[in-house]
Amino acid sequence: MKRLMMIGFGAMAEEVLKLLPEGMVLGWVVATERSRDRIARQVGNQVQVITAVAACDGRPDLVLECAGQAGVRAHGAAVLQRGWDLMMISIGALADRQLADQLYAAAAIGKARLHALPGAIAGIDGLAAAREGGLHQVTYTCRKNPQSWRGSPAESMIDLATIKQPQVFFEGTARQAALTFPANANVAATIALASLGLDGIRVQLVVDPFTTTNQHQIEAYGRFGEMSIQLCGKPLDNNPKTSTLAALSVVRACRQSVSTLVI
Ligand SMILES: NC(=O)C1=CN([C@@H]2O[C@H](COP(=O)(O)OP(=O)(O)OC[C@H]3O[C@@H](n4cnc5c(N)ncnc54)[C@H](OP(=O)(O)O)[C@@H]3O)[C@@H](O)[C@H]2O)C=CC1
Ligand SMILES: O=C([O-])CC(=O)C(=O)O
Repeated sequence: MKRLMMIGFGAMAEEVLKLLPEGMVLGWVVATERSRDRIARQVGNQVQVITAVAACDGRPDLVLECAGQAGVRAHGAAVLQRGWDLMMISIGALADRQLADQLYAAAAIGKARLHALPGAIAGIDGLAAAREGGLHQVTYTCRKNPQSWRGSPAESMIDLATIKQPQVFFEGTARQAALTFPANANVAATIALASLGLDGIRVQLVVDPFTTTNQHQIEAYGRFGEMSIQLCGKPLDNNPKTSTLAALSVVRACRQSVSTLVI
């Protein structure tokens, strides 16, 4: 039986736990101090709930981060230094150059690897393959309803309460998007890292009062040809900022770790 460590235990982690594949159990949760007791009650006494990786009483087979950029900053290096691979969902954390350098240095010390999960978008496999032949241009547009932008800096850029028509409220690089919208622009960072880099793709963020889904659109051109991907993802019930597919991408990582055929 493989034992999983989860860093963070919010809406996404709860969804992942419901769908954990056979052959894997939750062994550890790395939580914030404020949520520790609540999570301990939720997951039961077979699971060790800790606030620092150093307190872990064993060796996890898989470490998954579902904690946001703050969780990556707090615990990422400690995981990698121990020689444990880290599966990351908060890819936007890598837009912070200092943090990225710290993680790569820790990975070098531990001879561990960082895995960027595709999250809420599809097509990362094709995009990363296309990069090998040379890409000319990649653009990404993210469109969500006003509710999904609440609690983000969008609130100070646009009046979410009165919006009547779709409106672009941010245009810039993936790095700028990920640093400004840490809970909403991980997909931008993932697409960038799989293609032309964090400063090499154009990102548009749109608020759309008519959409009920989190929409992600990639346009890519290169020696391979052209790619256009549109994904309309249903948000999680417990967090409208997060698409259900992002949680399912974490479940897929768990399945890949227990399956003979990795797909
Ligand atoms: N790649 C992708 O496609 C996507 C990535 N994401 C990323 O996934 C993250 C999780 O999403 P979701 O579950 O919906 O978010 P939630 O806000 O529901 O949950 C985040 C959890 O992480 C915990 N946390 C925060 N800081 C730390 C820390 N330092 N140590 C341990 N735990 C911590 C929070 O604890 P507390 O409640 O105590 O603060 C909370 O339990 C998002 O923040 C985002 O970065 C989201 C959507 C798509
Ligand atoms: O879940 C989504 O739709 C995407 C998201 O929040 C992100 O890119 O961080």
